[in-house]
Amino acid sequence: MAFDEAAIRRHMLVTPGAMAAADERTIAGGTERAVLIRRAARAITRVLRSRYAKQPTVILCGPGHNGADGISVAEMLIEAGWPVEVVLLDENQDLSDRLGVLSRVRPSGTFSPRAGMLVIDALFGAGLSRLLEGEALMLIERLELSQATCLAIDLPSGLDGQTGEIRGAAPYADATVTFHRLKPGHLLGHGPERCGKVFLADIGIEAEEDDAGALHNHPDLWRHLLRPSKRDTHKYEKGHVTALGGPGLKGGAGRLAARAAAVSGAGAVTYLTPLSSAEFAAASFDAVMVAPFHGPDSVTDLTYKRGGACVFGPGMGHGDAAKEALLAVLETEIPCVLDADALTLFEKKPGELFEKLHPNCVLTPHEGEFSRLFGEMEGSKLERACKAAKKAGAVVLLKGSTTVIAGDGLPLVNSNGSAALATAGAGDVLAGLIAGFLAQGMAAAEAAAAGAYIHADAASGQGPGLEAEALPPLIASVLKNLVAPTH
Ligand SMILES: NC(=O)C1=CN([C@@H]2O[C@H](COP(=O)(O)OP(=O)(O)OC[C@H]3O[C@@H](n4cnc5c(N)ncnc54)[C@H](O)[C@@H]3O)[C@@H](O)[C@H]2O)[C@@H](O)CC1
Ligand SMILES: [K+]
Repeated sequence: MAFDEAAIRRHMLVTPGAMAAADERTIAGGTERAVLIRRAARAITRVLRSRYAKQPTVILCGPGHNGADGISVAEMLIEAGWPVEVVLLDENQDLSDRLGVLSRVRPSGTFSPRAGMLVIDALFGAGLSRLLEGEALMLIERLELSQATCLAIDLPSGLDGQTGEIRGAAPYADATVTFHRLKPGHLLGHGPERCGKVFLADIGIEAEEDDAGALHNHPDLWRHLLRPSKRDTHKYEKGHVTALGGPGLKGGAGRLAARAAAVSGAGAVTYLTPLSSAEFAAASFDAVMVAPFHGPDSVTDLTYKRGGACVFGPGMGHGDAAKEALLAVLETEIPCVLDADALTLFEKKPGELFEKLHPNCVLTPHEGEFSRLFGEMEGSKLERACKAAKKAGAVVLLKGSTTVIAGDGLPLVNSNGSAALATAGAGDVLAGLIAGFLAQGMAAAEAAAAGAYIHADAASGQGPGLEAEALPPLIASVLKNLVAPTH
């Protein structure tokens, strides 16, 4: 049960270095660079003319091929009668064969972006290799602080295509046109806020699986794993989830996880909770079964009998019995999701947890839980999640508006999150949903990827009033659409 091979090619994220290599491979295969540049320019011009009215337009052109794209766009717009001016970073650039563009070149000092002006940012793309400084910094800072509308070619200049970090300055583009495949920097760090709407243009680069630095999470990758395999089945065959809840007032979190597991497609869910809270829990559930939690045996007996998967953490508390139960279940290697208290329980001794984790575990920390468990790490969110997964020997799903999922295969970046999900209990729902997919037999990275996307899709368009308890029915309807025969 793995990601769909064809979808991997379509949804891979390509680092700037791999993109440069793919360009060169295509050129070596017989497509001239000038042809690629013209295709890129045509794609940019198409987006531009469908998105903006004719208006004063300044094209900032850098010294590399990103700048060459800009010059080619300038030629096309001039031909279409647009009021275009061109600013060259390298003023000695030879434009003797492009007299039409040469006549529009203006000194960089005159660049004064303002509202009502369109600026095409073609200073640097995939080839950005250091901090902006001098004239380049001056141009981009002016653009960053202005009200001009910016269309970026490939990446907003100054945005690192690998990490999404800003190297000195970067404009807030209204839109970005990139080629072949998205780069990690479009989705990570400052990428989403600086790129605006991202358009992807096919310029005839052949995709090779080795080019992938990561995958952009998409249902095409895992939708086939959601379909029930046969009509004649029964509830336990469809997977059982054991959710461990905690005592007293924190019970809501575990109940949310259990409810999410119940709508995941798993056949049955049992919510284990200390006897003092069991009656209340039983009164608040119908389909989810409730059983008393007395200690590790309550969980291991149930998982031995029912198999499936477990979710630990939401509202579980830091009690010794819960910790012992978690460690005992990890010993059995049954698939598990560890969230919230199941992670913070080990922040003083993370090694104790890492020793017991296995590849069927999914850890779902937010940034705070992540740094408490893994310490401060250097690098982009993608790099940090990958390092953490290696350290833990498990799948790590690092939550945020962009979520990263890392295991021992290609990491995934999930970008359909929205502010609506920044609400109490949303993480508990995600943990339960992933456990539900694990119980149905999905591998850990696939379950985490499906969970992250479906959870975010359920919340999209819901606005600031979304409460976590509203998510399970929304998840059920996202799932219904995903498995509909039209796909
Ligand atoms: N390689 C190709 O054949 C194609 C490239 N394309 C375009 O070309 C871009 C990549 O081209 P390049 O690899 O030439 O890279 P760029 O054009 O992004 O930048 C490289 C140039 O900028 C300089 N540079 C890098 N960082 C700098 C900094 N901070 N300050 C000052 N100068 C800096 C480098 O020394 C080099 O001269 C893509 O983003 C895309 O827009 C497309 O036209 C498709 C074809
Ligand atoms: K650019």
